[in-house]
Amino acid sequence: RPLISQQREAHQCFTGIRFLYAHKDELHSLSRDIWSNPELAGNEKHAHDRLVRFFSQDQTWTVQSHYKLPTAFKASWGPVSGGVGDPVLNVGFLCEYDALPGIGHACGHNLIAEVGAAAAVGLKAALENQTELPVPVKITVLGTPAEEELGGKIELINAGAFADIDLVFMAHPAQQDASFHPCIIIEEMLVKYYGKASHAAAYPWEGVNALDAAVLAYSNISVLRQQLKPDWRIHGIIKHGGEKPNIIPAYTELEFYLRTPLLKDLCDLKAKAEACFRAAAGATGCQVEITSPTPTYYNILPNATLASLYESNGKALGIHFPEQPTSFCGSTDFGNVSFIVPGIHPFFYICTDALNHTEEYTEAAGAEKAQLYTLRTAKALSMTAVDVVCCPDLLKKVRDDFRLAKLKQK
Ligand SMILES: NCCCC[C@H](NC(=O)CCCN)C(=O)O
Repeated sequence: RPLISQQREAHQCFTGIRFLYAHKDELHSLSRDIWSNPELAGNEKHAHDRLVRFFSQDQTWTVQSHYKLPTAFKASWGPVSGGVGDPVLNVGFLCEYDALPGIGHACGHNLIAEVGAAAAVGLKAALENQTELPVPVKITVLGTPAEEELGGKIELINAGAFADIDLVFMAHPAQQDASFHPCIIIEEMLVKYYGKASHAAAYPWEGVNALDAAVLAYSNISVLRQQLKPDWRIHGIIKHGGEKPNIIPAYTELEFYLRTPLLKDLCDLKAKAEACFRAAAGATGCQVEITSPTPTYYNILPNATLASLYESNGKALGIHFPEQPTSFCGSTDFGNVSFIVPGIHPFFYICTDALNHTEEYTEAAGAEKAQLYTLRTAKALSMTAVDVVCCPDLLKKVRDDFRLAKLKQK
């Protein structure tokens, strides 16, 4: 790129970073408030209202509360600059804010909300007053509820919320920084066994024991696990196991998560798991019902250009990226977004060795010391967005990577 445009970008990045530094307390209070009021998937009323207030206080944002879903929102700014009639480049940032049952913000989604909001206001600070951007730029923040359950982003995709977004950014707390780490496909299976109640001491021979079916199913899956590929996962719980020891359980319910890196492997795993569940029904004489109550979350598609820009910007801010990240990964509904819009979902360290989905991680996600890392991540995302909006060649490369990554999946 010509030196003059590099200097201009550096200046814009600096303006965005200075803005975030000046607003760090307000941004921390945003995530701390969400952390102090943990809400389960689909019920994030407090977080929704808090984020809507955050954007509404600056009247240059157009804010839509309850956007397409009861606890989703949309905040948009712009377009600015570019030529009259040029197609607008709409840069999206995503905020998640749901918590886990019993352990609060043990996955740090309060920090995802902060990163998304901070990166968006940082980019706005960098772009406002710009008159010479190569294309008109708009910023859209989507509040995407229910990542831990239900798949809020998938519902938003189906409702058309991503239709006009060109690029999408978010980041997730983890044990290490990584510009990309594969998140795998997940499908949920709900298994219900129907038996027949009876007095467990007086007439056990009259009963059909649905708990026995659940226990056999759990054991069948544990045996199956020995023969699965190393990167496949299947794990579950017994959600309902009966009412009282002296009543032969007439109904039990299990919930299992099935995960594989590739869609075709998921079909194999589903068939094997289903055989385990049906065998348990056959052995006990129960009826079985198997459903997939939520949509499948896809793997995340990589975007090499965005990842490399994010790493250069992150390194300039002091982020260390291990050569071979071994960090946590699970599954995310961002995977489905990555198939329709080019984007990145880096992971970031939050100054703890604790693991996600533990009480220790909940503690860390609310701590002051996570802030340096959270805001640094937001700055790296803003800078990456500045790079792409200022340089049409980079935008083209990002789009080419997106198309290539999709082709490789076929
Ligand atoms: N319907 C179940 C979805 C579980 C999603 C959950 N997500 C996370 O932990 C965030 C990980 C980000 N990659 C999971 O168990 O993977």
